[in-house]
Amino acid sequence: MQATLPPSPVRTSLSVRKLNFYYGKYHALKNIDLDIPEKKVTAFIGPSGCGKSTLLRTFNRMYQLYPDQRAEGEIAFDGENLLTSKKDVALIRARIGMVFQKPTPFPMSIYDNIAFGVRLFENLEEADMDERVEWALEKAALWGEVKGKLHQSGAGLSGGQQQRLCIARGIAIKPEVLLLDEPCSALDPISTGKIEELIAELKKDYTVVIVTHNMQQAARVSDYTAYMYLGNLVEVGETEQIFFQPRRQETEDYITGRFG
Ligand SMILES: Nc1ncnc2c1ncn2[C@@H]1O[C@H](COP(=O)(O)OP(=O)(O)OP(=O)(O)O)[C@@H](O)[C@H]1O
Repeated sequence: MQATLPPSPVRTSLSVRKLNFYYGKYHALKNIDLDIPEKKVTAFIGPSGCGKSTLLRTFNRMYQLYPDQRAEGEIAFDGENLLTSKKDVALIRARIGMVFQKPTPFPMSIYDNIAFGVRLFENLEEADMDERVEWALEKAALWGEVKGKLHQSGAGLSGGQQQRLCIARGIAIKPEVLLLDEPCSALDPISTGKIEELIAELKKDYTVVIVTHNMQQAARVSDYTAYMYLGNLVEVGETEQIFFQPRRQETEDYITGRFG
């Protein structure tokens, strides 16, 4: 008889406890408790305005740019509370990268779009930088399409290519977590398919958290799904369980389209 190893336990990358978030007086996230598993894809779903993007943006302290926005509670990452960490926020964002809804290439060449962020954190020789740029573009499934035009502007790429360039830029600095805020909403179905394939690849090396309006997309790409409503986390679990055997009536109503 062949011995089999027990399944490896899932490790937690980000551990959210009693998280509350305020836009001025508006209470946008209410007592959220959630573990984000390492090297898995976790999707946040829920109706418009339920707080998906707000929750995602707490993970790299994006809200800190706005004086009236405030988070309370704990987001444990690598042994410390991200919300109160005294570390330079740029260092946090280097470990927890983010890709936005609309592709946002920098106004520079494809090569420099990748190299720019790397230069902030590492002092690489030219050959090593070339290698890093190729590696990131390869990982983002874009190398084949751009290798002959690395010194042309990133703005000259198609929307789907620009989004993969932004993902390449994000992974070039070797983060541990990649936050994707509706990364496909501005893309056509073919580009969306490419990004979804890419997400499946990325989870081998990274923890991925994705906000999506598209439930089919959540079902296709994620291992875990969290359903949110009015700033509350209603239910979180393995994607298959959430879609086929939700425990809460509200989740079932949303998944089956009886709500909203
Ligand atoms: N800058 C802001 N100032 C005040 N309120 C805000 C701000 N941004 C978001 N909100 C409010 O916080 C709540 C959560 O918004 P959030 O963008 O996180 O929702 P969402 O689930 O991502 O929505 P969508 O799917 O439409 O993007 C909403 O009620 C929204 O109106």
